[in-house]
Amino acid sequence: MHKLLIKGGQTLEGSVQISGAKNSAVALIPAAILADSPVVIDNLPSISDVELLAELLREIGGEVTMDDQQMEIKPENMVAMPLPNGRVKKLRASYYLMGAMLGKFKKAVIGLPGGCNLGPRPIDQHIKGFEALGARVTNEQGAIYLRADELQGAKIYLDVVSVGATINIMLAAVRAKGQTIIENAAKEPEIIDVATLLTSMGAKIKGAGTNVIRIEGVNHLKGCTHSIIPDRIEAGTYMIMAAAMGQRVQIDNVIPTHLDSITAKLREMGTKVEEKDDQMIVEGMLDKKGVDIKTLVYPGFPTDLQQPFTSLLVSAKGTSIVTDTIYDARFKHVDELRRMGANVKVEGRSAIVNGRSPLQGANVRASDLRAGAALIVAGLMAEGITEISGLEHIDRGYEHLEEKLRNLGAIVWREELNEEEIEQVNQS
Ligand SMILES: CC(=O)N[C@H]1[C@@H](OP(=O)(O)OP(=O)(O)OC[C@H]2O[C@@H](n3ccc(=O)[nH]c3=O)[C@H](O)[C@@H]2O)O[C@H](CO)[C@@H](O)[C@@H]1O
Ligand SMILES: C=C(OP(=O)(O)O)C(=O)O
Repeated sequence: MHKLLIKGGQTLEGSVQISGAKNSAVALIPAAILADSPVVIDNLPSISDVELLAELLREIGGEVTMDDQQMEIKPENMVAMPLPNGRVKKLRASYYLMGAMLGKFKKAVIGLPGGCNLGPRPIDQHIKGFEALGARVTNEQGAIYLRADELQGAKIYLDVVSVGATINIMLAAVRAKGQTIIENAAKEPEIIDVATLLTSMGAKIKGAGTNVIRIEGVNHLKGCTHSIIPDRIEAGTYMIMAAAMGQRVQIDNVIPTHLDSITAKLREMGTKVEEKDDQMIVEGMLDKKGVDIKTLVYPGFPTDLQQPFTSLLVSAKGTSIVTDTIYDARFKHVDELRRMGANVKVEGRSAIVNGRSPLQGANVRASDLRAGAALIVAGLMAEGITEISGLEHIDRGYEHLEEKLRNLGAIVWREELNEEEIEQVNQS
């Protein structure tokens, strides 16, 4: 087990290359199950969620090879092996094995997913979708059993706008008979990315990226090559770091329109943000103004950037109110920020940030992936050394983190936890 150490107060300057999107990658890899010949995925981020999914595909008989940023998945020998325990519990996106295996084999047994603990994260809308397509779904001892004689297209209205349910239903519906219509679908760019891969495989999908998706089922899907879109959450995280500590930071390999909500908020704070074709240039400044943030489904402000943005607001003038409308318990970073000297309190679904309290380095723990990002932003701003444990969360979503930060001028390194620290982690 490791911890991340940051010596705060260094200005950031230079450029950083954004990796492929985690939330696309983790859906595209299971989607390859649906093909009957090899799928090649490019621009894949080297993160632990990707490694776990590669292992899960191997468990069901897939041949998976990785070379740098490219993964080749040979699905020919895959079988509907039950996966009730083990790796499926370590990430959220293992739920995509349900849709993909149901589509391909008409049956699946998949343990309930893990992922960031952000309060309740039900999958009732996924199940409602599978049932509408004709599957019988039961929950037995923490695993979801799905079985269908055949899948039949249906009209499905999602009660909650859900990224996972939209993609999962798409994965099953591409192999259903007839037409499926998903209404009140999520519109995130990652959904378009998955629809693009499925279309290259031979699926017939219209409307991905809008709130009504129409899918015409097909009998067979073939292999293809696909390159993943840039990770807008990783890009947004570096934009936030640049706003906090940057002189001039160029963020390469981005789709600027995916970042509109973050750009708008940074500009509202007084930060200079310049957009180029596939680059953002952010110039940090000392005199930042506090702003209010409300997370919403895309194209609104992403909940996945709420936590790091809260850290940035600690350095801004005045009071800022951060409201998370997607998750009611995504504030575990706040206690840790307070340890570092931040004046932040949580009231219901909002964090109230009274800005401009100086931060001091401290020993803090990342309770989830973006809490980790929040603590890194705070560590960069703080005086002295910040030690962050819980790196297993951060490694789920940030490729080559220390290397990228060091290239920008940050002083950051990883150290092994000592026995006493391991004991503390085990007790927490
Ligand atoms: C692997 C992945 O892509 N993870 C992302 C995905 O998670 P995930 O797909 O889990 O998030 P959803 O979009 O499904 O969740 C949105 C909201 O809907 C609720 N809900 C969802 C499904 C359901 O069946 N019932 C239900 O009530 C959730 O509790 C949450 O309050 O989108 C989230 C919202 O942008 C992001 O924070 C995650 O990074
Ligand atoms: C919540 C997140 O991930 P997951 O859904 O995979 O837990 C995230 O990426 O911020």
